[in-house]
Amino acid sequence: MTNRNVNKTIVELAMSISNSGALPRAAVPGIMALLCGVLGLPQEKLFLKSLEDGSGKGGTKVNTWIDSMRASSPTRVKSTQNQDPSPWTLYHPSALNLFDQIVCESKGKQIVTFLDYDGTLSPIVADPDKAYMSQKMRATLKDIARHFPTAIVSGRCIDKVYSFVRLGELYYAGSHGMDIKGPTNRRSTKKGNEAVLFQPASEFLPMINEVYNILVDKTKSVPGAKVENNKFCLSVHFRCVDEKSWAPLAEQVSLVLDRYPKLKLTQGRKVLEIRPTIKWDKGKALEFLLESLGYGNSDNVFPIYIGDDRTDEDAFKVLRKRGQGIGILVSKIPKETDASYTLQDPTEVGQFLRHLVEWKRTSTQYHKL
Ligand SMILES: O=P(O)(O)OC[C@H]1O[C@H](O[C@H]2O[C@H](CO)[C@@H](O)[C@H](O)[C@H]2O)[C@H](O)[C@@H](O)[C@@H]1O
Repeated sequence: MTNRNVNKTIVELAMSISNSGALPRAAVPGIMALLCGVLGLPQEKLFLKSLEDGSGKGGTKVNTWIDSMRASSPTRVKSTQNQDPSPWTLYHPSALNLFDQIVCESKGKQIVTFLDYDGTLSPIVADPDKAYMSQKMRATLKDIARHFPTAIVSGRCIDKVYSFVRLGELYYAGSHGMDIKGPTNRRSTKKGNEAVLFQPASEFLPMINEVYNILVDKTKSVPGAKVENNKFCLSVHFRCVDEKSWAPLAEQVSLVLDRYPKLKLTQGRKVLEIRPTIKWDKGKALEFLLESLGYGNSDNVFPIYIGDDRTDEDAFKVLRKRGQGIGILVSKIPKETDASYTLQDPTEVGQFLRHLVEWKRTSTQYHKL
């Protein structure tokens, strides 16, 4: 029997334990992780994914999106909070609990921090225009940027994410990395476009605007639906739409996209994202920024990437492949991920970043003595 087949049996076993009512469905990934651990097997991501988003059940593309959006709904998140910690956390331990181990790994290397915005630096809220970051988080970011090169990597357009963060000393990779700018408050940099580093999808701008107008028109009859223009990509928000209307809304978006083969759909937290089919994502943006900072081929760098979304997985994968630094997933629930560590929510992200600042201050003082 191959590992894959054994893994399949494990999934079925875990599902039947759950279906028997002995354990809740939320415990299934935990049971799988436990069985894999006992048998000394790697956890097969494919099956974790199939449990999480329903893609293993042979449903249509639209059904898969809808199932996945349901799985990440806040009510389900709450219902798993009071249960015992699952063995999932053994594979993806808390970055706060293992802080000493992380900084020890980084010893002698330049830490570079990459931070997603929504769900990482600011809590998820119903209105995307009101996803404000706390003053405490802003102060923390200011401190972090004083000690380490720091980039915000977001699905939002740069202008929007900048309006929330308001720190000129950071790098910004907006539109899922398709719009990269350097710090604007360097003495050598004048105001405006001088700081633009890379825009690999600029030729798609007219098409994105065209599709934005069509989607705004097609979705205006769906109460709660919102289309956000993120410059090189678009977001169609489902969060405030009645669940009964999710399928027709997703179908509508899919129909529009059928006419634009150069655009593709990806999925975030209660959002469908439309972007160019070019091979560029947050992982490529991370590599581009490391290169720009002079760490393209360096062994002396320790990137730390923190994010909560599926789109952040591209960056986690890059770090795994490079064998450098660490990925930290922000999540309260078990998810398929290439990140090594976890933090529960933006509050814990803030704590982790403040620990980093404190550790850096203390170790610098120690070296001065
Ligand atoms: O890469 P990110 O910075 O995480 O951006 C991803 C999307 O984030 C925003 O949507 C999400 O947050 C909203 C505010 O909390 C929430 O209402 C929405 O349901 C989430 O999906 C943003 O509005 C999108 O444009 C980004 O693509």
